[in-house]
Amino acid sequence: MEGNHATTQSGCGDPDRPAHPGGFPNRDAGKGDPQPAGRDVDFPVSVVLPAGGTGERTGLQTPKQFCSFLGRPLISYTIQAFERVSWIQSIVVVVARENTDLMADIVRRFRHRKVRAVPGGSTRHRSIRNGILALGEEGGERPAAGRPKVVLIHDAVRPFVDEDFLYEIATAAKEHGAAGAIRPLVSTVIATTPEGYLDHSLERGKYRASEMPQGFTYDVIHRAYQRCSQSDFDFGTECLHLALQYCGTNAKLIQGPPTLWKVTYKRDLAAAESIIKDAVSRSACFVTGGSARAAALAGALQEPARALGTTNHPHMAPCATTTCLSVPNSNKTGCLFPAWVKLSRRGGHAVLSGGLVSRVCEKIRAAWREAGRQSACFLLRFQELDVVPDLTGENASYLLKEWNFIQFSVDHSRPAEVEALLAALEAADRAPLHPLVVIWVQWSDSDELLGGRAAAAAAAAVITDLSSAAKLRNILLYGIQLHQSKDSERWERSVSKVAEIASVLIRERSPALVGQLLQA
Ligand SMILES: Nc1ccn([C@@H]2O[C@H](COP(=O)(O)OP(=O)(O)OP(=O)(O)O)[C@@H](O)[C@H]2O)c(=O)n1
Ligand SMILES: O=P(O)(O)OC[C@@H](O)[C@@H](O)[C@@H](O)CO
Repeated sequence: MEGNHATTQSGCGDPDRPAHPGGFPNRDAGKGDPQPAGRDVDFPVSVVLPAGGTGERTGLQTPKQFCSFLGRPLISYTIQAFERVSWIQSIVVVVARENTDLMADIVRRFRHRKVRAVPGGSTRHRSIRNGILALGEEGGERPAAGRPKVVLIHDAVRPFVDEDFLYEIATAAKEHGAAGAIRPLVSTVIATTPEGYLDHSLERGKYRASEMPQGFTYDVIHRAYQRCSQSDFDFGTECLHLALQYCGTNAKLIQGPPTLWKVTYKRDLAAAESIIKDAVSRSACFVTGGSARAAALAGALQEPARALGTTNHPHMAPCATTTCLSVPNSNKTGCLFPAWVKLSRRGGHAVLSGGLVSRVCEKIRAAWREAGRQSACFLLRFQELDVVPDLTGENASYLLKEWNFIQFSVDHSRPAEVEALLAALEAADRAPLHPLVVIWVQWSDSDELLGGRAAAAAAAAVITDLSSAAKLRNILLYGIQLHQSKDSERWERSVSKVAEIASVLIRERSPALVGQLLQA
């Protein structure tokens, strides 16, 4: 997590280009969310994101909404969570005047659309009021025409909000005039005497914590802010109360998921960073270059992944998602294994020839589902490792949805394959939204480094040059050298090391290791 300062990022592509909602990334990032079936929102909905605070409780100089994770400010994740929702028509972000330029830079760098910034106020209620008034002016000469039917209000420092819950709040607000998210209380609420003693405690079961998002019909929330008092503006913390107090509107309360929590203290920033890092570490695309050796490595990687998965690595776990398959020498495990796949057994593992791997995975994925997931096979998600021979044809879709790539090369002196991958990723133009990871696995078939020190120096120079250029485009290039040892135990250890190194590089995205050639 870094403090965010207004910087412009050159080479971030055409700012008018439709932004890939990189948002709170997942494997499908890069595609606008089509309105899910059965979710019919036939009324205009707009959003107000209060972001005008200073974040004093974090103890940091940078207001928490502008603290960055993986090079992207927290507020950008929240905006993306709303931009991905097709039935939301506009977003007003309310920021302190001194942060207006910073917010404009964030909108540009991360290609936010639907969003505009308005000045905040001295308190949260004043900031929200400014946002509501701004929505009322969207219609220009015909203000009423531009007004939304429903306004969602959501703290900009609550980035983990999903469309399903937004839909519940928006539709409940339209029906009832107001709706709000609630969560069970974790601590008991007590009242104190002026002398600091216990006066009384509330029966915790009868109370709930009021969270965000909240929703209101435009008329209700607009009227509430017209009628509320200066004391409300100065000390109030609850919009639902204003709707009840000044409009007689009883908000519908809906229990939300535990992900609605607000970033308040410094520890919350660390928690948010960990969740965001997890989200970009869940998957990787292993590009074999059509090499059978690479397919063998991909297939062999699932053993160490199994080990990592059982040690509860946050982003590796056994799962039903078919990715790689290990068929030990004798098929004792009664593996669910389609008879049509021709296997050649070598080195204790079934080796699937290069081009077959992805088709095999698809078939096994289908068979796995049909069999109701009953199998002795251990089908592991090596971060949902997808194994493809190249990134052409239908495999090119990975360029628009994957954040991590492992390029296998047999001859490290010829960087053409990894250069082609870097060029394709640059053309896909998603890196400004999230740092992409490319791990170049250089395979050599000798226990001794091929060609000795001179070759080692040459290999190091190649990756240093490539990684420097890639870093300018927010692509983090790392290298792993893998020696195919004839000693099977040594080979097993090397493969385990590749799995471990790749997992750490993908999860941590450390700038310090960019351009390094690590030895597996
Ligand atoms: N004058 C203010 C104060 C707060 N907020 C926003 O309201 C949300 C929730 O408020 P809070 O968590 O209290 O944020 P801060 O006021 O920044 O935090 P602190 O009280 O620690 O200073 C935040 O997104 C914050 O930016 C705002 O828009 N205008
Ligand atoms: O008091 P804070 O500014 O930290 O929080 C503001 C809101 O998030 C908080 O009042 C919720 O309970 C919603 O009403």
